[in-house]
Amino acid sequence: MNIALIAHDQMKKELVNFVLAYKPIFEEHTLYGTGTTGKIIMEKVGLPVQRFQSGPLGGDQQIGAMIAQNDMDIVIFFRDPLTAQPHEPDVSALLRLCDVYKIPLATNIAAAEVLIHGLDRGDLQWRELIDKE
Ligand SMILES: O=C(CO)COP(=O)(O)O
Repeated sequence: MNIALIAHDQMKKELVNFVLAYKPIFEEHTLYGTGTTGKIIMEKVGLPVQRFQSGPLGGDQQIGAMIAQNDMDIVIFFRDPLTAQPHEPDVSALLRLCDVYKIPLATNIAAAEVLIHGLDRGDLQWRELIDKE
């Protein structure tokens, strides 16, 4: 499965710890990330991440484009709910596309835990039945 990993600055440490904790599951999948998040995960976790632009420079939109092409299966996006983001429209657009295409999305660590356990036990295998263009 293709998994997008994204975290706003205040949430990056939490995402790194989360990916570290579930590294044996994540390493079975293909990871994508916005620029800085992807770089930090590669450095701190040691897993390969295909990186896009940094979020404020278009990275969220690039991941949105993958969703629109049915090329993204899961989005884990640790948003910072307490800090205004200059690219809030891009963030909203990405979340909206997850809903448009019914892509499993976790925006905090509690939901991400449920999602990753579901992934591990095969709950998301229906994604493989969806026609890939
Ligand atoms: O801003 C982001 C998501 O909206 C994340 O971007 P970075 O991973 O480049 O910090």
